[in-house]
Amino acid sequence: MADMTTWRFTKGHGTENDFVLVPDLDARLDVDAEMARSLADRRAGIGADGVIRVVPTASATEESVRAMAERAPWFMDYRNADGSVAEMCGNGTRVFAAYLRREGLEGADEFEIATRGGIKGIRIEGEMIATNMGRWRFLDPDRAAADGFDSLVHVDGGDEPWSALSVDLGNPHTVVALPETVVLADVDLTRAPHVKPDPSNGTNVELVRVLGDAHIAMRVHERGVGETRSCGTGVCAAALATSFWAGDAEPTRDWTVDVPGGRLRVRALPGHQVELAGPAALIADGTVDLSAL
Ligand SMILES: N[C@@H](CCC[C@H](N)C(=O)O)C(=O)O
Repeated sequence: MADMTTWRFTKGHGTENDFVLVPDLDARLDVDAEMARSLADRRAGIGADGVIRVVPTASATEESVRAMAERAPWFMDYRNADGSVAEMCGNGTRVFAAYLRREGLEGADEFEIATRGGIKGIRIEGEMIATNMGRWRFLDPDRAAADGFDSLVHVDGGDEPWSALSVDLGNPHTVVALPETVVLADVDLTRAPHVKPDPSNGTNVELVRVLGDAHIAMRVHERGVGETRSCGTGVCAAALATSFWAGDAEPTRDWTVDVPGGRLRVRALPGHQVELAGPAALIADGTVDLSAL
């Protein structure tokens, strides 16, 4: 670390959901919305779907995060590419865990990390990194039970809105069961789909196609980013919604979810919790001149 303008960074991805990790082990850096936007910019910055500051949990500004410090010494301070703060990022947790291990900040195969969405358990399984994402819920369980759906999603160029189900994974998701007549690859996700009722804090939208037994394909439009090649919380939401529509409200087997950037595994855990597992890669290390952003 030369000075306050030259800063180390690492670039990583989980099934091509990519992140700039900014180590701030002494809690000296304020990665605000503007800095996150600049770092994530794919032309004038390093380029990423999200920015992750690696900081001691005890140094977090939010009291609710500092309260996790005893169990989870490292805090994943996450922002989307547009600078907005998100409660959780599933692939981010797995890439963050890979970084903590590589840097020797965590040594065991199992440890816990702090996120704005609470403490998350990490388990390293060879090449796979699994995150216990914690408890999940349908936003409107009564409507889910009655109709299977609670909202409508309309995409650019779409003839009619599609039925969808809202799932909370710490952050908000709206999962669409794609009609048989629609080709997943052909849907235009250039712009954010319109969701009704309008979610007050925005939402991530997942489009799902069933491929086989406990096997789906998914595309996602992420809140604060745009279409990405993977979204870990979205993959969990998609598997949970599809399992529910298939009559298995608490999934009893592993689900395989194919996204444009690869393949992830979703497993139900006791206590209405869900686990996400897949690869995570750290692909480059460098320094960035923060004053030039
Ligand atoms: N890519 C992430 C989700 C990141 C946050 C999301 N865009 C939001 O605003 O909720 C994942 O892997 O879960």
